[in-house]
Amino acid sequence: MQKRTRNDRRVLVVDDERDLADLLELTLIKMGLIVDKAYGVAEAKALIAQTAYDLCLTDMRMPDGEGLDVLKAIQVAGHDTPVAVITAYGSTESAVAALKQGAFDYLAKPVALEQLRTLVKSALKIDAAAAPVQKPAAGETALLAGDSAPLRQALQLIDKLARNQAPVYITGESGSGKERAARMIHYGSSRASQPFVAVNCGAIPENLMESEFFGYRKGAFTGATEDRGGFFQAAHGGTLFLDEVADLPLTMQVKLLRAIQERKVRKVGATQEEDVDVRIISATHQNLGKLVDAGKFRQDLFYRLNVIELRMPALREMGDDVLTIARLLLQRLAERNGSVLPELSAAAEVALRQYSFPGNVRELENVLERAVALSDGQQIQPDDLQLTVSDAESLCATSSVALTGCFPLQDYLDRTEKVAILQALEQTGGNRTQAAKVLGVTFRSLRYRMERLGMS
Ligand SMILES: Nc1ncnc2c1ncn2[C@@H]1O[C@H](COP(=O)(O)OP(=O)(O)OP(=O)(O)O)[C@@H](O)[C@H]1O
Repeated sequence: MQKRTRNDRRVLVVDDERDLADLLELTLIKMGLIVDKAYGVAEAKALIAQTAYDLCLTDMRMPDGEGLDVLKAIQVAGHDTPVAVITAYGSTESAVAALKQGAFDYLAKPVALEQLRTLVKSALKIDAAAAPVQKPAAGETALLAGDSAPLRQALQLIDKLARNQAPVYITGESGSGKERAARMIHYGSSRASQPFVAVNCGAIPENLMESEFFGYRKGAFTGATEDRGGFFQAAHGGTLFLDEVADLPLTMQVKLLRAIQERKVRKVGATQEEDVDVRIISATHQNLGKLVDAGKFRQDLFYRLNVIELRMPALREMGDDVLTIARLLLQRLAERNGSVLPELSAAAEVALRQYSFPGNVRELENVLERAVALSDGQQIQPDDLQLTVSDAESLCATSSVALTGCFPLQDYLDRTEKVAILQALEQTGGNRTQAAKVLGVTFRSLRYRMERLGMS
């Protein structure tokens, strides 16, 4: 198979509707691309067997198969081709299914040519070199430190997610690195030269939400003295990170869903809608599934946001990573303060390793900042850390049941988790889907936990 030059990029268009295939071909040729057309899945598969394309645009429903079959054929052939699927108007389910299976992006019919051009440029990174590079602030692209199995698993998924456009839903406790993960996805993606806009949904007053998200026209309300864009316009071409998405009021959830589905927004006071091209990454430390059940979060929006779930592990699940991260943070503190790098005494290391860190890495940052101030400047002792007794420790100390070998804490927590999973599996006759329900976690989460605990 031949390697092509930058000016020699080849796109495969797969559509049984010949008029649409011709229109797509024409648009792509105008963009300087070489186009091959296939009018069905079988024809597409034959072409894929011969050529590694730079991009594939495929219709979802064709008489001899589905767009997902084309996607699969490309994956089986081992090609790295980004695939965008074209879905029927309003058919969110099939778009979501395609994204879950690794499609790069989707276009809804009728295909808006401007949207098509944006997608193609993004997939082929056309203009990326010419675009003014928005330099990330220092530390924004810095890695999440650590080498434990759960963190490595998260990093692998982050790497994968950076290579497509699917909406990502990040879960994890407070301070576990959800925003950091979102930044890594953005700065590793083809959108890296465009803005990353982080919004804390819980911090915006309800009456300002619509104008903050979508902007407003001059005169729309008292004080609107000029036209202004909102978060969507600010993130155009880049990524919009919706932190604490569970805090969005229901009225705003409807508007957000519309904006995501239609890829259009309307400024407050405007009559016209405008196209927006943003990748949505959302996060929350709450259980959104439970909020959906309680009627506090819209099922359809949850479904739209939660295309791929990334779970950030809690620090207490990350074993010795707590020490790696602590050393990194101490180094940063020393650089910031222009002081010598203090080391952790062996006893302080044990104390850090045993503490449960309900506030995760953010809590560790605070603990260390305080410890540096309290220490002699050379070595940090357990007392300098001022760690309070964690729930698990007090359970060990006060339980009437003789809990021998409670520590190390991680082992204790792992054992407890394993017992709960085994009980749920026993109760459901080994049915993992049912067991996940019993445990109140998603099937993915259960599978992940079982893998982490070495339960096959
Ligand atoms: N593995 C890690 N290595 C180094 N720093 C980390 C790691 N995980 C988190 N951090 C740091 O911890 C702090 C908290 O992370 P971040 O803000 O991304 O958490 P969060 O989950 O979004 O928190 P919240 O739920 O409160 O919004 C940040 O300063 C981040 O850089």
